[in-house]
Formats: sequence, C-alpha cells, structure tokens
Amino acid sequence: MTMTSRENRSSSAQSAASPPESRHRDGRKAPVALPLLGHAWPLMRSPLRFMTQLSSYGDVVPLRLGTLPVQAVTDPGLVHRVLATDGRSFVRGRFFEKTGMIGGEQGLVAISGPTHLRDRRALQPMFRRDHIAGFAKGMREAAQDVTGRWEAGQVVPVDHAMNELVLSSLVRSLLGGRPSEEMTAAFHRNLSILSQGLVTRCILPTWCMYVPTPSNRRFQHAIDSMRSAINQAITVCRDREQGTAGLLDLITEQREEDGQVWTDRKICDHVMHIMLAGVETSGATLAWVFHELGRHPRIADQVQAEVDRVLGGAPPDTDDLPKLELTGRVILETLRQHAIWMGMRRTKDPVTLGETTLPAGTEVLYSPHALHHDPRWFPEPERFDPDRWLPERAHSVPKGAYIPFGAGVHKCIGDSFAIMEITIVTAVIFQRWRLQPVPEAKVVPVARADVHPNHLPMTVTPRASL
Ligand code: HEM
Repeated sequence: MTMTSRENRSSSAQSAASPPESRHRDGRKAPVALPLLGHAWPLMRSPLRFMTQLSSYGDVVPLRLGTLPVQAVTDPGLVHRVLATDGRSFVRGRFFEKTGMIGGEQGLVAISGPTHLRDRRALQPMFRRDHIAGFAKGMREAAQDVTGRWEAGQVVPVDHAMNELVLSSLVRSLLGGRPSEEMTAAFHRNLSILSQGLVTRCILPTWCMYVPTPSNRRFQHAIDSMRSAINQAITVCRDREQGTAGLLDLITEQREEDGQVWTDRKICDHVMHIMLAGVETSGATLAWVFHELGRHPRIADQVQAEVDRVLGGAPPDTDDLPKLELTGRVILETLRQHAIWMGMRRTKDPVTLGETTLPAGTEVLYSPHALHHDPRWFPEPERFDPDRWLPERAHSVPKGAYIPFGAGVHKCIGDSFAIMEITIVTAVIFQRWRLQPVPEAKVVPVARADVHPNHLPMTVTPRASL
C-alpha cells in the first residue's frame, strides 16, 4: 500500500516531459500560517494561487484551516493513490460532509463506503452512454431555446446563458420533458446562491452556518426552495400513470436491499446533489470553451469548419460526437485549464504517502486545478493548446496529473453526460453563431464550488451575416 516519495516521484516524472522541479527556496515545508486562521485566509482570498504554489513545498504539505490540520497532496501519483488505488482507506472528508449538511446527508456527493457503493451501483446505469444518448434531443433543444433569444450584435452574458442552458437540459433529462420557464428560473436563482456560498460554508467552522445573518438566511431559503421544487417533481413522478424515461422516474423506482422503495427524502438528496454537482460545473466549462475560442479565433475557425464538415448542417447526434475530434480536444484542454480547484478525503486507516505517514482521521486536500497547471506535466500551462491532447502527446501525461472528473469510486458519475452535453451545445452554437470577446471586459476566474468566470460578456453574431 505504501510507496516512497522518491519511487513515486520518479514514477510520475518518468513519463513527463520536464524534470521534477526543485523544492521551496527557503527549505520550508509549508507556507506560513496565520494565528487562529492558519491557512484558511490565503486559501479563501486567493485559492487558485494558493493551491498552485503548494507543490513547491513538497509532495505532501501540512496545512491548517483554522484549527483543523489538513495535508495537501500535490504529487499526481500520490493523488491517484488517494482517489483510486488506496481509495478504500479514505472516506469523503470534511468538504463533502459539509456539502451533505447543506444538500442532504444521503446524496451521492456526501456518502462513503458500502452505502455509497450500493447507491452508486443503483444510479450508475442511468448515466451510461447508451442510456444518456436519449437525452441528446433535450440538450439540443435547450441550446436552441437559449440561443433562439439572441439577436445579431447583442452582448450576451455567456456565463449566465450557459448555466441556464445546462440547467434546463438537466431538468429535461430528470423530468423526461420540457420544464416550465418558471421552474427553470427558480432552480437557476437558487442554484446560483448555493454554488456561490457553498465553499465558504465548507471551509469555515460549522457554527458560522447557523448565525442568523442575511446571507445565511438567503442561503437557507435557497436550500428550502430547491428541496420544495424537487419534492413537487417527485410527487408528480409517483402519481403519473405512465413513465417518461427521465432520470427521476428511474430513481423513484429504486429499492433498498430489503425491498423497500427509496424514501422521498433520499431521492430528494440524490437529486439535490446531482444538480449541485452537475449544473454549474458544466455551465462554467461551456462558458470557458467560448471564452477560449473567442481568444483564439484561428482555433475557432477550425472548430467551425469541423462542425460544418461532420454535420453538414444537420443537428448533432451522439453518433457524430466522436467525429468532432478537434472540438473534443478543445473541451479536454478547457477542462485542463479550468478544472475545479479542490477536493477532500479523510483517512480511514493509517496511510503512508511518500515520506509522510498520515494517522487515521487525517483530512487530505487535492487540487485538479493545481495538478493541471504544473509545468512538469503540462509545459507552458497557461497556454491554451488543444494539440496537447493529440494521441502521440497525450500519452506522456502521468497518471493522476489530469483529473477533471476525479478518479476512483467517487469519479464523476456525470462525466459522459457532461462531455456529450458540452460537445452538442458547442456544435449547435457554432452552426449558427460566432461569439466574440468584448475588448474592455476583464474576464478572471473566480473559485466557487467550481471555477467560474467573474463575468463573460460576448458579442453574438449570426454566421450568415459574417
Ligand atoms: C464539466 C462538468 C463536470 C465536472 C468538471 C465534474 C467534476 C467532478 C469531480 C471532480 C468529481 C469528483 C469529486 C471527488 O473527488 O470526490 C465529481 C463527482 C460527481 N459529479 Fe461531476 N462534474 C461535472 C459534471 C457532472 C454532471 C453533468 C453530473 C450529473 C448530471 C455530475 C454529478 C456528479 C456526482 C453525483 C458526483 C459524486 C460521485 C460520487 O461520489 O460517486 N457531475 N464531479
């Protein structure tokens, strides 16, 4: 189960282009901690920068979030062990358990061990490629509905538009039909409040969540409204005589080992978690795709030509997706540059990672964003280069260095859904529109539960008028 740091580092480095970088200049093993707050302040103030510089202190870096000791794992090989190879020695950890306190304790994101395995096995078939292929139509329609409201030359807030589109497509997949505009708007409003406030509440001590501040009250109201809308949908689903092949129909049919149907509370928790995990992540990725293509018009021209060649003007369907090869690489590169910035686990048993032995109960932090921006595995990490993902170059990326969807038993259940949706929406939009950056708009990443653009105004122009 254990592996020395040198062994591991050399295994991560062997396949990488660059040699391992030197350790922190001062020989320090961790960044300086503030009294009381520890590293929570720099982590909350500048999360992306803080996480990215941690690898210069070592493969396993001791941190303190307030009074909570945490070990940050920065080496890809060791991260792969935490998530996958030694995954059984870990449980979810503080961040995800707090997500459970907020989104429901029985949802997939919060649970671990045998309970997780059982529920994951029940839900997994619904997210298999053959099953989600049936949702392609809803994804296309959601894209057409949102872009159908665009006018030539209009400046569109693309970040909002993509969130709305993704939410509407996920709700269609859940309900097996088109949701009302009122329902989509309510989900949109509440999910945005939850996504913005989730991480702070996961990092700060639990009691902070219960202080009756206006922000906490707004947050609690958003949770209650979301749950109430999901419960209404569950009731409609249970009362309906004929199924719709939507995800919710299938979830409500699930049974426990003793034959009892899943309770409404458990179903609501699972749907909450699917929405919390699936909407803003995919929406942000789509927004970043258009941001990157706006900044790289030559690549955008090539994507447009590919979409025209492969689809010939027909709406994209699942069979077409593997043929949109460059579009696929653009999405992989966007997921590299704009990945989520942190995940956590807790050791269940003592685990030795490199030279550090972590006793049972140790909180462990890892960062896809930091791994994806490490020049040892991705030379010139700030450069947007879809050619990194050409087969002859992609194989040199070490295991654990590229994990936009995580790895192991908790790997994103919606990864194929997300890739299919992002590809379909990109193709639908490119068939009719070009999105150009607004020169004076300064677009910067903001770390929430995912990494979102602070804003993304873009000018939309119909291709016919170009
Ligand atoms: C680009 C879009 C997405 C990204 C980048 C993303 C990323 C991730 C990551 C990194 C994890 C693993 C977290 C961990 O280490 O524990 C995860 C888990 C999860 N994701 Fe996604 N996700 C995306 C889209 C989706 C979609 C579309 C859905 C559902 C429709 C979804 C549902 C979930 C769920 C339920 C989990 C928990 C899985 C488990 O613990 O078994 N995600 N996601």
